[in-house]
Amino acid sequence: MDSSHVEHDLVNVLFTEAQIHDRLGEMAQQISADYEGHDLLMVGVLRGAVMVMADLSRAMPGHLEMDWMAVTSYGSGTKSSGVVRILKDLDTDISGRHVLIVDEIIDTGLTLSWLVNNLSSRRPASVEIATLLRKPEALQMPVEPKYVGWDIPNEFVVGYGLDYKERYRNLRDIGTLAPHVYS
Ligand SMILES: O=P(O)(O)OC[C@H]1O[C@H](OP(=O)(O)OP(=O)(O)O)[C@H](O)[C@@H]1O
Ligand SMILES: Nc1nc2[nH]cnc2c(=O)[nH]1
Repeated sequence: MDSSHVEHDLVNVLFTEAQIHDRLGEMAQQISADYEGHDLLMVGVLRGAVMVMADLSRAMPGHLEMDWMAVTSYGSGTKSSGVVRILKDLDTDISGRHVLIVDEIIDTGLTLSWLVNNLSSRRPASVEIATLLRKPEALQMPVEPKYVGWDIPNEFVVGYGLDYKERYRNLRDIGTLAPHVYS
């Protein structure tokens, strides 16, 4: 592999492709058991959740539906701007539906606390959250995901959907970036 490959910018791998695959499989089993006998609508939060949605949903054996929302609380860098806006709303009427929000990371909790409030006002039967990663030390808003892959330290991570300036989403592993990337 030459140095233009994105893997070379990772200084520390937190989770490998295989670990992510296994953990999502466990989460899928738990979610499938919990929603057995119910129609499930999985709502992915663009753009970062694309990989999690693809792999989590395919690990689930039963029927489910997918829809997508795009919201923004970040600029192009690494800090939350504190304001959430809807860039793309759901195409589905969720009243009476069991909704599972699928995201790849809860950091300050701003995005998902806002989203849970927003979706709850549409009278769904239930709203829960599945997130691959959570940073407990960074949490500023009350968010209680029912399904969490891993808790991680308060560090900026990339890969598997997570970007830095729109790059690194295509990394198969999740890790932290080498300092030279930021300078
Ligand atoms: O808990 P918070 O501090 O609100 O951060 C979490 C949010 O940040 C990420 O999205 P991001 O805004 O980076 O957009 P993207 O999915 O398009 O990369 C992630 O998908 C969450 O939605
Ligand atoms: N790429 C990336 N996006 C985030 N959004 C909120 N936290 C993070 C993070 O640690 N990494």
